[in-house]
Amino acid sequence: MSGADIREFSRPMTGPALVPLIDAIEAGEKPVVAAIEGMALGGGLELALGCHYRIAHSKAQLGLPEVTLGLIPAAGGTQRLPRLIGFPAALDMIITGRRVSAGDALKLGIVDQVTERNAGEVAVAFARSVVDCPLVSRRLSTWPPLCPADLDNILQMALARAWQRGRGALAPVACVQAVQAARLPYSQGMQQEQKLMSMLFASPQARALQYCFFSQRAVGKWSMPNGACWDNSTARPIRKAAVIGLGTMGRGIAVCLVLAGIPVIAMETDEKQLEAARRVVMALLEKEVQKLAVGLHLGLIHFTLEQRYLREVDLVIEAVFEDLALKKQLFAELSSVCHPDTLLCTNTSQLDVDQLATATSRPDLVVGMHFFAPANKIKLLEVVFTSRSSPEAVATAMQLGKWLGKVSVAVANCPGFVGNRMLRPYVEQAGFLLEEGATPEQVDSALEHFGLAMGVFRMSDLSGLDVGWRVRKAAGLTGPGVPQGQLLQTQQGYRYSPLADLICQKGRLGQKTGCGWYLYEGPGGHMARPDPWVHAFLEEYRRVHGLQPRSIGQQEVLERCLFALINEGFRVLEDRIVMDPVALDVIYVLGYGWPAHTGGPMYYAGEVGLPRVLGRLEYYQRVHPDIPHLRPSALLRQLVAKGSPPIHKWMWHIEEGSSRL
Ligand SMILES: CC/C=C\CC(=O)SCCNC(=O)CCNC(=O)[C@H](O)C(C)(C)COP(=O)(O)OP(=O)(O)OC[C@H]1O[C@@H](n2cnc3c(N)ncnc32)[C@H](O)[C@@H]1OP(=O)(O)O
Repeated sequence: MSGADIREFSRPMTGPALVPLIDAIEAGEKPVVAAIEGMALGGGLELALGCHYRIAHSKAQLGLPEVTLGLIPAAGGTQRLPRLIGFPAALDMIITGRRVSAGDALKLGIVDQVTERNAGEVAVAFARSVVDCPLVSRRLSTWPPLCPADLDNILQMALARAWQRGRGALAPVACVQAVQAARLPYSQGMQQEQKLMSMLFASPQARALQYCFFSQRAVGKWSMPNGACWDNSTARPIRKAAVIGLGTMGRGIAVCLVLAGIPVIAMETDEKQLEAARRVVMALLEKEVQKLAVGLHLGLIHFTLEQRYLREVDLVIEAVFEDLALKKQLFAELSSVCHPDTLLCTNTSQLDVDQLATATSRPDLVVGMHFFAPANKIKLLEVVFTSRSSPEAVATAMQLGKWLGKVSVAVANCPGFVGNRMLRPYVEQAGFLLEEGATPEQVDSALEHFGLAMGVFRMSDLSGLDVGWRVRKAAGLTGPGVPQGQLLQTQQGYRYSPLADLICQKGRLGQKTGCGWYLYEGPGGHMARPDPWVHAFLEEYRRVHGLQPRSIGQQEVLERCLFALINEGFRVLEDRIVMDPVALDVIYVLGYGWPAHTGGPMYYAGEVGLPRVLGRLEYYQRVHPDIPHLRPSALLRQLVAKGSPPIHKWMWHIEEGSSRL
């Protein structure tokens, strides 16, 4: 039982109340044995905890995932589980919402027996064997709480962790508070559980998280502007794949494929790089084997320098250096080396997939598979289709993403695809705010206080300032041959901030060099500290350009950065790069650390109010007429004019024929 029907949460609950039902089962004189076959999640597990015994099939999974929906377990789970398995293990399961295997549930004491047979039949036999046993010791609500001596410390640490990791989410904190009440008599603890659930149930955060739950499933029902979609396109089987280019991304992708049980040809052109990759990939796989306690056939991966092994693969993912000429040359070679039906995929994060398709004799079999670093951890996959990508190729890449445990989002090819395209105005505004008087830590603090996993400057230092620098050079925005503006920098007629370029020219590339926008303990360091050199550099830059610094508040930082990103999201919809705004929210929550408890950028815009987003963009555009990204998009204006329809109706208001595809 996967728990309550989440769709019911947006309307009055029907059916018998769960709590008295579970209490009645527990109080009954007849032994009740729970048989857990597949999933016992949320209310499903709480129901099982009210039973006197629990039998689970070896493949069953158990958990209390309510926190992922902005809720807490509210059918006694926060009171019975700590009594059964102790506070530390109960806190971990309830705060994280993670599922445990039947084997782990047995070790924890959640279930009494695990079977390879039909759990129902075993449960019946078990019930017969205990029919004369007293039940008094099997009623968890009557158990005294197992309070360890350091329970106060355990709870304080759990609360601190919930605040810190939750980044503003209420539910994790409420989970700790509910479990904390398990040290009280059961009836009092239940009152606290119900009080906390009442506070959360109708909260905006719970609605936003439940929106995220359904959005991440909705994107699996993908469609393309030409009418191809998930239920009229057939994916091909992938019996063997290849990864070409075994840098950080290639290694992560290879690990994903092996963990999914797909044989992999891992190819490099450089012997040393190949050996280094072999060591890293095998170490990562060994670690996964231990963590997942799964049998993994490490022989699934074959490392090689030879292209001849590519003849037998169904799909290639290239992850070579981010250079268009190099990738085009490789795609041309693959056209002749690989079987004519082999799909050719690119992991590029920025480059034009159409140009790569043109370099091959099979443009219909070329799609982007944009993984996010670290590829074996981040759940998001952007599947980028060109105007010539066949529906079968898109369906195959989307299906492969699902097999790899990713949430795949189908997006049309355009500069930056979706995530990085929306990121550009966000990063641009942050640079302008530095010119106008802010420091990197002031901007990052505002963004992280909002709930983003990492502020824009800490994120740039982590990924390396040279990544963006290379992109700007390729776009002709900077570089030795590009004339620099005298006053406020302008490029291609619009305001342009050269600050990041100047920082790079000083060799300050971020964590990898020990300094960037912040100072670190050394090259490769992670502890970002405000850098007096950066402050002096900004002061000198403003003086040279005659910029009068001003105090910039958190609200302006958020509006300038987030609304510019949201505005670009509306332009992505206008261009029909995706066919549903939920795709943008899924991309940002899963791939860019956007706080899930706000739903994602587009959902958040609806919560803030589209008229307010429009009004603030109009204000900032009046103040900064030389920044096109602040000009409100036509769709945003259209939606406000139509009375701000709900997000699932936005695409109805896009002018027909406005698609760029
Ligand atoms: C007063 C509150 C009382 C009790 C509290 C609760 O019980 S809260 C709910 C707790 N349960 C969950 O959070 C489980 C949510 N579901 C999942 O984690 C996964 O669906 C699951 C069960 C692990 C299965 O995963 P799988 O990848 O196999 O399927 P998928 O997630 O794609 O789901 C398939 C379709 O089922 C829909 N769905 C799944 N669970 C629920 C649910 N609890 N309520 C409503 N709908 C659910 C899901 O949306 C998919 O629908 P589709 O139309 O096919 O996209």
